[in-house]
Amino acid sequence: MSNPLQPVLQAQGVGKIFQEGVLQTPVLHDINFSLNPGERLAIVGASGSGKSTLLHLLAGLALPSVGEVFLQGQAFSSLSEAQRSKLRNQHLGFVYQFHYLLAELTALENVMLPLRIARVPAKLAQQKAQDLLAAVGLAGRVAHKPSELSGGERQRVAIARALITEPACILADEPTGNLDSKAAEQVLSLMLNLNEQFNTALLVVTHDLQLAESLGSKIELVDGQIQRGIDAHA
Ligand SMILES: Nc1ncnc2c1ncn2[C@@H]1O[C@H](COP(=O)(O)OP(=O)(O)OP(=O)(O)O)[C@@H](O)[C@H]1O
Repeated sequence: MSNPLQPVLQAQGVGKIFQEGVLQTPVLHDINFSLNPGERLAIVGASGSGKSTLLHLLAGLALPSVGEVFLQGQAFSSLSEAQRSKLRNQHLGFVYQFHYLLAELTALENVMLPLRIARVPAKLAQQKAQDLLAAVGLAGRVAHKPSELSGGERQRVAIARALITEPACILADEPTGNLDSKAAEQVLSLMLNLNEQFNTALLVVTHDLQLAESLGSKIELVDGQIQRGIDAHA
């Protein structure tokens, strides 16, 4: 659930310098943007431009060297690691290039898992998982294991799993990177539909400029800095 007056995710003056011994590697510099409830944003950039590092910071998996990341108005740096992880689990859903579904579980069980971990009663979790699998067009595949699904279907299960906790925002890292063009198109249009249906903000890191364009808003990272363009969000 989100407060309509507050950005879901906000980066303020974010910089990251990796330090190994005396060696300093500056990777991100003065990143500023915010993502409001239900908004969509692509982050594009060449290999090594800092996209994955930024995604880590936005998820609170690491802290910036300077600046601050806010999730639902809370500054990650003000929280303990356990509190950061609780905040992340509450408000963010993740979709990766590889689906990370558990091979021995059915589609339904995979989608239910985040709720079972959160100790939601099985019956309720099952109902929600069934509804979400129907919403991603897989009502007829609930009993299939990942090996019995196509690449596109597996990614749709992963999207359903990311949505089951009703996150305010989905962070997706090359969500169509492993798919052929037809499956990639289906997964993209599904994500756009779900973004509208559930008002879930959507932030996608990608190399794919066509995918980025279809999100309607993008920022480009060049050597760790936001390249300001006409549709820059910052
Ligand atoms: N732990 C680390 N220590 C030192 N340098 C790092 C570390 N992690 C990343 N880097 C450097 O930071 C830069 C940005 O890396 P990052 O993985 O964020 O790029 P990216 O845009 O996601 O690239 P790709 O598209 O290839 O995944 C790279 O030059 C990388 O070598």
